[in-house]
Formats: sequence, structure tokens, C-alpha cells
Amino acid sequence: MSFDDAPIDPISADRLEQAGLELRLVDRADTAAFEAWLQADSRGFHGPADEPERLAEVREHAPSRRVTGVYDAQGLIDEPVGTTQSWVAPLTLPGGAAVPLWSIASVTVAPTHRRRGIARALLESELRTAAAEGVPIAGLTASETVLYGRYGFGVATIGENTEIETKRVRWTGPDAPGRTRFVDPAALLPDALAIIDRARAVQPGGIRYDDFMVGLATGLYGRDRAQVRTVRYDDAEGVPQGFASYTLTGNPADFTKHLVTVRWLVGATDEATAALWRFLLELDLVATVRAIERPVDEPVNWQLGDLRAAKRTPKDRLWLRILDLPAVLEARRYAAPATIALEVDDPLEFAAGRFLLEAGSDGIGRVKPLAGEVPQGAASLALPISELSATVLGGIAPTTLARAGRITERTPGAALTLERTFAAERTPWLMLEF
Ligand SMILES: CC(=O)SCCNC(=O)CCNC(=O)[C@H](O)C(C)(C)COP(=O)(O)OP(=O)(O)OC[C@H]1O[C@@H](n2cnc3c(N)ncnc32)[C@H](O)[C@@H]1OP(=O)(O)O
Repeated sequence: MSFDDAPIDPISADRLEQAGLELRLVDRADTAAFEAWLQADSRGFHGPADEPERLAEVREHAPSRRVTGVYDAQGLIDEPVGTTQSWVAPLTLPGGAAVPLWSIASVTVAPTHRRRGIARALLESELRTAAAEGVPIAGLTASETVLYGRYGFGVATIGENTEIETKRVRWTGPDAPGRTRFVDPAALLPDALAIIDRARAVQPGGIRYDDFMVGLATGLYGRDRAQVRTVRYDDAEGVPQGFASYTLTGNPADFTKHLVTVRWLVGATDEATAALWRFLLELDLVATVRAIERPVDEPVNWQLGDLRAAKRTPKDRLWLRILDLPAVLEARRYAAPATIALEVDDPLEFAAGRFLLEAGSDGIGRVKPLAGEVPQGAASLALPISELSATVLGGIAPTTLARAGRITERTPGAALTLERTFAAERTPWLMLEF
């Protein structure tokens, strides 16, 4: 289902109009308007002014999105001073069910127009539009961590930036029975999409990626595609089970110390993930392998033969924002039965109120509004929507947030009850930044 033409949010449009600005959808079929938007998006992140060839590639291959611009009536009317784009993709929850995620990216405001409330208008507009369209949760990856808590987003998954000193590695993982081979990115694409689908189905925090995003991460598209190398792992039966894309940087001072930067590594099986890591770690003339935002529970750390060969730096990855609390909490599965009263504060009012979650021993949860007293024996907590959104995938510990003063226990031990009930089968991870 496409939401690309969902109407512009009137509240944000009015607010911007009062400041002499116009909020409008960008018609991708209007080449000049869309290319001006793409250039503004790139400049907003201090990227290059793109060549016509690159703009044509995006116009031709990028999937349809809801593309929004803010225009200054006083300025060049076709050059946006604010940008954003959004689309809906399934998000895997603990237990394997998926909910539609309103995914937000390309939030930029021109330096000439910063700190006048344009980003706030854009973000609120995205959230109101998502809620109006019945999408229960929104998500994004952030350039800066200080930006999105104010709109009710919380950090739901952590990724670890990992740097491995390969000369210290003595592989202690299993020997893979399959084969790793170089593949052309165009030939890889259908296999990659199938591998990602199988991997994300069992990965809380996993989302679906479209062809263009996969192609950008694997060297099929993008400004630097010639630098990207791509390998695929096939199991002993010849079934493609994983792939990795990477770039190499030479070291002019020492030819044995090349740097490998992993673009993306996805395994549908642990065997494939291990085989691909081993391939990268045993490349000749390489001293360092760097990978961005890997899972916290990445098995490779226990296959290096030297835990200190890897330096791991945690970073916030997927930010989530619950809009429809009953829809999200009833979609996920629960690790332990419990009755939990939630008193939720929401600055934008989408999910504010008191709720009772009843998680059964079958893992299914039911949510209803809580009007009167908290039932006898129920765990009871008060928390902002950002903290509930952070904990919903089971990756951020409610007991830690309670100790940090972000969650208030109304009954003793309520945060631990929430933690045990919300626990996920594996640590949530967003497989690729968007
Ligand atoms: C999902 C994504 O796309 S992440 C990418 C975000 N974009 C970027 O990093 C690109 C470079 N930066 C920018 O384009 C802009 O500076 C933006 C988008 C971050 C902010 O745009 P602005 O229009 O200046 O923000 P706006 O005036 O609406 O401020 C909204 C709130 O955020 C705060 N804020 C904005 N930028 C920052 C910042 N860099 N650091 C801390 N607070 C900030 C403001 O103080 C304001 O707070 P309040 O409403 O609670 O009082």
C-alpha cells in the first residue's frame, strides 16, 4: 500500500505559511522540482552537488516515496529550504510478527533557514500524517542523537562500530562447508533481496529494503559504486545464504596494511555470517577490517580467537516512535506472562493515557484502556512514550531506564517485570541504516 500522496498536514502547513513558507509534496515526475529537492537533500548533509548522471540514476531507480519540501516564497521558489521523505516498510517485532513502520529520512533544513521551527514542522507533519493513515509506529536513523527525543522517539536498537585487527585473529569459528564467490552486484540483487527477507523475518528490528537501497549498499548504484566488491556465500547445497559488500583502501606507506570497510554483511544463517566474516578477516595484504553498526550480539566476536582483536563502539541505530500503542503492543509476542499497567506521557498526545497490558503464557498480549484502579497484583509504571518506544523491541533494558530515572516504578520491581515480559529472542538490530 502506498502513502506517497497522503495529504499535507494542515497544522504544519499553516504554521509554516505564517512564516512565509510553503509546505508541499514534490512531484517526482516533475524533473526540475525533484532534482532541486535531491540537490537540497545532498547539500543538507554537506554532500556534493550531484552530476546529471547521478540525478538520472535516482530518478530512474529510486522507489516511489512521499517526498516533501518546504519552500520560501521570498526566495528561489523551486529550491526547497527544507526536505524530508517517508515510506512504509514492515518492521519485525519480537516473536516474528511485523507492523508497518513509517520510515523517515532526508530531514534537512538549509543553513540559511535553520532554527526557525522548520524541522519541527516537518517531523510533526510526518507523525500526524502517519497516524492519520493508520500506521502505528514511526522510525528513523539519526544524524545527531539530540534531535528526536523531543518528538517522542527513543533509541530501540544499538549498533556497534567494529574495528578488527586482522593480524591478531586466529579463527576459532566453525569451518564452513559451502563456497564464497565474487558476484556482480546486478546478479546478486535478487539473491540479496531473498537473503535479507529470510534474515529480517527472525531479526527483531529488521525491516524490508527496496532494490535501490540494496543496490546502493552493494555497489550496483551510487557515486562510488566502482569501489565496491561483492561476495556471496552459498551453502553446501548451493543455496545462496549470505552476502557481503566492502571497499578497500590502500596504505601507501605499507602495502600489507590495507583497510577493508564493510558496507554490508547479511547472513540468513549463522554459517553464512561466519563464512563471510572469515573471508574478510583472512584477506591478504589487509591489517584492519572496519564494519559499521553491527549487532551487539554478533557471534564473530567469539570467533576471533582474541576478543581484544575487535574494538567495538556502541552507537544509537534505530529510533522508534509508537503512535498507536495498542496496535504495536498487541502485534509483538511476550517472553513471560504478566499484567502491566502503563501510564504513558506523550508530548504530541498520540499515545498518551493509562493502559493495561495483559500478556498471556501463550505470548499473546491484550491491551485495553485503564480507567480505574490498577488491578491487584499488576506491575505498574509511568514512562514517556520515548522510553516505551525504546524498550518495545526488547533491546533496551527497562531496569536500566528506571535506574536512570527515565521510567518511574509505581509498584516495586515493575521495571524488571516489564524487562522479562518484553525480552526478545535475539538482540534487536537494524540491518542497514536508512
Ligand atoms: C532522520 C534524518 O534525516 S536525520 C538528519 C537530520 N539532518 C541533519 O543532520 C542535516 C543537518 N542539519 C539540519 O539540516 C538542521 O539543522 C536540522 C534538520 C537538524 C534542524 O533543523 P531546524 O529547522 O534548524 O530545527 P528547528 O528549528 O525546527 O528545531 C526543532 C528543535 O530541535 C532543536 N534543534 C535543532 N537542531 C539541533 C541541533 N543540531 N542540536 C540540538 N538541538 C537542535 C531546536 O532547538 C528545537 O528545539 P525545541 O523545538 O524543542 O525548542
